[in-house]
Amino acid sequence: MSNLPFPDKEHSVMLRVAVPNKGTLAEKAAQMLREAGYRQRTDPKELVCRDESNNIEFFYLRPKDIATYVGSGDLDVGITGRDLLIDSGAPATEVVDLAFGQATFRFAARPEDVDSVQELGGRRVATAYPGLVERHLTELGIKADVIRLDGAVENAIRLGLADVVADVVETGATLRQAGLVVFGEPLLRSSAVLVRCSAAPAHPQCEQLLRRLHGVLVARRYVMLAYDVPAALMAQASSLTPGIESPTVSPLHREGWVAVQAMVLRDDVHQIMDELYQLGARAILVTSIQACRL
Ligand SMILES: Nc1ncnc2c1ncn2[C@@H]1O[C@H](COP(=O)(O)OP(=O)(O)OP(=O)(O)O)[C@@H](O)[C@H]1O
Ligand SMILES: O=P(O)(O)OC[C@H]1O[C@H](OP(=O)(O)OP(=O)(O)O)[C@H](O)[C@@H]1O
Ligand SMILES: [Mg+2]
Repeated sequence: MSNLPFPDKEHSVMLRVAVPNKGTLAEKAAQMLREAGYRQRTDPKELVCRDESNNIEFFYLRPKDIATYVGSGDLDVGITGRDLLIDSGAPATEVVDLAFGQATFRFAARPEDVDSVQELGGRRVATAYPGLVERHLTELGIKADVIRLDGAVENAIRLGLADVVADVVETGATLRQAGLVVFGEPLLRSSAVLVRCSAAPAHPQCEQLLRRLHGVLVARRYVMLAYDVPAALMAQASSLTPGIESPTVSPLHREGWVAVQAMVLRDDVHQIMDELYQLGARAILVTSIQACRL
């Protein structure tokens, strides 16, 4: 909070957002904010970036610290990993999954040594996420010795410091190189999330940020499909491309035909185009959505 004896008017209205300054989430978070129409820093050494025209201010912080700043109410919202949010134990709440930075959080060990969660009791577990791991072990009723490290935790087994690691796994390449194998269910499926303070009321500007981020998420997941189809086949075409609300159907100069526009999931678009063509649709075109408000 401000140390001034009375609230600084500008700061009381400007939305203050925490953004990862480095690491896996940093560039993708900045990219998403750019796509949402916000100004982002141009120099990676900048710690703050003010976007006056959008009444918003971005603070570049270590992703591990972001939930702490947001939970304390010193910043209004922030982008961090779900695993980091839980690890922090800060009173911050996930508002929306931002659909990047996906990873699982898993136990791993030498398979001949430990290969099930039941064998964790009394073992030494190295991790850079002790809060998350201790909470998980408590839930399972397992007493293990959690060793807090800052990174490269896979080496802890090779060097004899630990029997088990609990870490972020994306491709699994790091574990493979260390001769370690995951066991048990993932402790967590993580991804980048927007967080806000659990206790403080939402900042009035927050709604605009959320709407814009939601617009980016939709624009990334969907494409716009346009095609011409005989009007008599419209019911079948519509069931292939129901759109989000309903497809837009316009008359065509060619008698008995209509032009259709509908949003479809990017991942499904080629299958849908094949099926539309089979049905008799022609001039089937796909375009990207750059931004949207639904
Ligand atoms: N391949 C990955 N390696 C590490 N973290 C990842 C990966 N993929 C996604 N993440 C997520 O990124 C966040 C960790 O970011 P953080 O910047 O703290 O570590 P980092 O990307 O490993 O960077 P560094 O270790 O250099 O500080 C977590 O939420 C984690 O789930
Ligand atoms: O499953 P993978 O695709 O191999 O990715 C996961 C690995 O990447 C990260 O390490 P990083 O390189 O960030 O080093 P760190 O352990 O020092 O953070 C993470 O801590 C894992 O070790
Ligand atoms: Mg790392």
